[in-house]
Amino acid sequence: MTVIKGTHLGDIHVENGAIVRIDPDRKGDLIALPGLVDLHTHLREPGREDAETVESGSRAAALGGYTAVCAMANTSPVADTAGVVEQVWRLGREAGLVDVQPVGAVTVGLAGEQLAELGAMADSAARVRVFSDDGHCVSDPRLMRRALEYVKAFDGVIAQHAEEPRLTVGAQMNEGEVAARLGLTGWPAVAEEAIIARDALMAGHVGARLHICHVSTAGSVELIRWAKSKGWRVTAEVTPHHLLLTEDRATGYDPVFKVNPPLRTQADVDALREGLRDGTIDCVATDHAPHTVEDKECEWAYARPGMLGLETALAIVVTTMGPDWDRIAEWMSAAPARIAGLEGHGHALAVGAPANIALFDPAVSWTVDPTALASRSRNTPYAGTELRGRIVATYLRGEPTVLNGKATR
Ligand SMILES: NC(=O)N[C@@H](CC(=O)O)C(=O)O
Ligand SMILES: [Zn+2]
Repeated sequence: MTVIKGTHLGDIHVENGAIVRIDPDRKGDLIALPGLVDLHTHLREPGREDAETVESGSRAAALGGYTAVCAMANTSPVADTAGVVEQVWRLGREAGLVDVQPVGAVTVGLAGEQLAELGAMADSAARVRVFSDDGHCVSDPRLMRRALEYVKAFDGVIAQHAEEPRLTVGAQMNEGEVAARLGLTGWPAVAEEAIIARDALMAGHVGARLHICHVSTAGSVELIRWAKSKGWRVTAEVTPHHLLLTEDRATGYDPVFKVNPPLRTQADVDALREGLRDGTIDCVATDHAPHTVEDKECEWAYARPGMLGLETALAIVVTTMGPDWDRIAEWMSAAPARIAGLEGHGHALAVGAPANIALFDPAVSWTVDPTALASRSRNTPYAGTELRGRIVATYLRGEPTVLNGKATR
């Protein structure tokens, strides 16, 4: 029997991996949330273990309050077979810090030419339900339609990185005035919005589930609102960085702010927050994208896009959306667990629920030191920034993975 003390719900009693009693007479100042679930994590193993491994990424996740992460398929080799997804799943079990749920690639080698064996990945030990070519868009509409039809049979979902590639050739940042001033090729909002409109129509036509990765523009929010009003099965995520940062960060040419889709304008940020608030956007996902110093700390044009997210996500969401704990539990745990079909995650903290718990101290301030993060990479956009609120403990099925702000393994 473990007793988790000092939470805003009261003392939480845990036995055999489940909550057996909550004592509401003993309330404290720590916020107890259901273990967070990330729909969009890049763990880089196999292939780029110099940037992140399943173990280092799992540790970063646990320190961020996560108990489950969906590991994206753009590894090397690509996670496009039952063999690779089972390997990632096994590595996650061995690390034992969070449940690692592999995402399967939609197309062989992410090449966008031929469907991968989605059924074999679904039937594998990894039980894949989310498929994505993330990093690349499934841009061929015929292939996208067939993928939607295929996963409908086992209630899978296609998570689309919405980017019409013919509109983003050579793109370096958001298309607009700032890009023009900096002399960088623009990534127009329409490249994202055109794919969302097309795929929403197709998901409606097929009757299958579509999920939109890292929504970044006001127009995308409008399109998703429209798709939902039609009753189509479309869900969407927004990243913490798109809820906070704008394209102005690019003016110093610091590649830590280079990301796909790019940081946009304040009007986009406002629309994304509003979309999350009114339920158009279902959840927050980190798009944790570790890159080595060699790949990131170079000239803007050569730097890989992507930024770290797992260890700072909750603090950024509290800062941008306010301390609305029930809604944060929905956006960062219940909704992503539902979308990914993850059993045992996303449950409200109540008697009988699995003891997947994140304990957050909203009062403590800390300064982000990239070299002190658990991630193997250091490409956080918040280096030197003071954040308010930090995870003090995380429990996976009753076992602590983080205690006193430190990983237990
Ligand atoms: N977001 C990024 O800028 N990069 C991601 C790929 C992706 O999520 O598109 C990566 O794998 O590095
Ligand atoms: Zn992506």
